[in-house]
Amino acid sequence: MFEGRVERLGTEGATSVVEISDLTYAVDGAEILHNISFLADEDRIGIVGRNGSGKTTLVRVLAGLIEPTSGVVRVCGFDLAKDRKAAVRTLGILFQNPDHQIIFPTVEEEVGFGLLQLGLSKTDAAAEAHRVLQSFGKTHWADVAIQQLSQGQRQLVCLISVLAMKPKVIILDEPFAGLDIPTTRQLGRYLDQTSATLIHITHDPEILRAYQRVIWLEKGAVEMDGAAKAVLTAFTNRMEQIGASDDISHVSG
Ligand SMILES: Nc1ncnc2c1ncn2[C@@H]1O[C@H](COP(=O)(O)OP(=O)(O)OP(=O)(O)O)[C@@H](O)[C@H]1O
Repeated sequence: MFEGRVERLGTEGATSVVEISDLTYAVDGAEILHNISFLADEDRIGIVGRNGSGKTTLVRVLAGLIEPTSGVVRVCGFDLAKDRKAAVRTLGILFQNPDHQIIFPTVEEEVGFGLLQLGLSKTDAAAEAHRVLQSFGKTHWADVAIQQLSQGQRQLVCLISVLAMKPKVIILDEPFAGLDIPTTRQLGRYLDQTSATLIHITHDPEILRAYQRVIWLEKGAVEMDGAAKAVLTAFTNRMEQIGASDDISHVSG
């Protein structure tokens, strides 16, 4: 259904899809991410970690939505915080809450918006949005008011809008949280078909079982990084151990 194979060339020849070197990120002097470094070329990369471990902050830096305090961050060779044109062409994001992402009142306008950002004319964007909806069997959604759709359907509109732009990399920040099992499976099937690199934050290790690599963040640093099976087993064991204690009752300040 989707073309757009990852073209692993940035501005300076062959490079990794993700390059992070000595990344730190601080807010008001408080360091949230500490000295993170890794290269990634796998097509399916998971990110796990406890609440507050820095997962969303890391992918926001990766997407160029916030600038690192120090270090180098590149996606397909581009510094997306500095090169917003490259960001639009290179990377798509799917957040947990579709309502934080959707801007337009109807489905076709929403799908067409990203295509306009890519430089298509109004007419071409509308025609391409229609074609993409057709490829998903959703032409009957074209003029539907997004408010009428369920959360799962709105999340599918966001996914279709991202896939329509044929990004090389898609960041998924808990997009399945709060969705029922059939909706999760359907969205998962669409994602399985894309040739884009997926970088997927989730609290559900099951979703990442078939991934090639998982990075476990703990308190803003990489705790473990490797094959999904090994990392997810160690992560789940640690989470079970912590869950058997009462560490969420502590209140600081
Ligand atoms: N702009 C900010 N100002 C202050 N603190 C921040 C800011 N952004 C993130 N933090 C803090 O950084 C830490 C990491 O937050 P982040 O949202 O990245 O974690 P997370 O792993 O995605 O958490 P969750 O699983 O709960 O979504 C948290 O303690 C959070 O409160």
